Amino acid sequence: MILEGRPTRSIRRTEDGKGAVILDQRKLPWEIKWVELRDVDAAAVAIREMWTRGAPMIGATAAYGYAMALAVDPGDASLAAAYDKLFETRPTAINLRWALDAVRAAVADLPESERAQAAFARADEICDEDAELCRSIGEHGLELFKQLHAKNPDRPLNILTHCNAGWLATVDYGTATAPIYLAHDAGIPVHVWVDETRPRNQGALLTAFELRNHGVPHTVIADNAGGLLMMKGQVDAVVVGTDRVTRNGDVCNKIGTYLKALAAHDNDVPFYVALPYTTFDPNTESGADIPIEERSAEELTRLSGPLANGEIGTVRVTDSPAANPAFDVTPARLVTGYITERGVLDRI
Ligand SMILES: CSC[C@@H](O)[C@@H](O)C(=O)COP(=O)(O)O
Repeated sequence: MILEGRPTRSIRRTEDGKGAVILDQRKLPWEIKWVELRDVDAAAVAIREMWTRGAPMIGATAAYGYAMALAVDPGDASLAAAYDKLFETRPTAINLRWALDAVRAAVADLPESERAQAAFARADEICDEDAELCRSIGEHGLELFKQLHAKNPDRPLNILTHCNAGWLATVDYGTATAPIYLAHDAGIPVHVWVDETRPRNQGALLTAFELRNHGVPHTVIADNAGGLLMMKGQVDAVVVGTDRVTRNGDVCNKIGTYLKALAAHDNDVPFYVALPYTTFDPNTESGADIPIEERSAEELTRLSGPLANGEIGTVRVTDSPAANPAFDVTPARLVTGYITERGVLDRI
């Protein structure tokens, strides 16, 4: 995807092949800063403190972190300890477990001397596959967008999205954004309503940044504006990403997604969830069983951005106690379809 100085993907190996390079998303869009992760602790910090985020990127970063741990100590104890260290970083996105399981399975039966190299190779594969999965999601979503646009061919196709499920959150293309990018590139006039996504503003900061870079027309809206826009017929479809979809089709995603699904349902606006198979959790029956991350109240009580002196800092919004559940669950009954690498599915 397009970003000056971005060498094609959101994560890659360092020049010497022993570490990984990611964008520090905490600084975006004010500062574009690539950082090198050189050991498992750095990878764990980057995931836990949200230097990087988004379900597939969490998985990809963890896979490289796991390989870095095995490069230092390839023994069985290290294999178990590094898994736990990375697994404990963030609880909700299932891609984390998927990626760690994939790397562990690739190396567990190998002699210790071969483990690190095999782990790096598996992490590379995970990244290649993620980019390919997202491209396929984009292609299937493109066909869907063509059908949606044909219903109102005289105006742009208006898509509403929540949080950031773009190329920053994946290795490339994004999940929810892949159909948007492919449609824009195919000449379909797409306009995106970008939920700001309080409290951390991933929509206003990250999704808007991506769309600007790609030249996709978009408008940032307050999270509470979507219902009115849907009621006025100004939204053709809602498309979101997800951190985990359970066996019954429930969708866990950034807090506020459920309210969008309710508003979409009430206004006959189709509500789509874009995901690769790595975000499907067949071992969890329903959304009620997903651990929901409770994030720091400071995300809510402080806003961050450039201050008058040009430095990136925070300002207070309230001094009252605040609660900050980071994700919610949209019941499967509110989902019109799942845009996957296998096609657009009515049920998962
Ligand atoms: C393809 S990314 C899908 C989700 O991970 C994304 O929409 C989301 O909810 C991320 O939440 P975040 O708190 O920024 O990690």
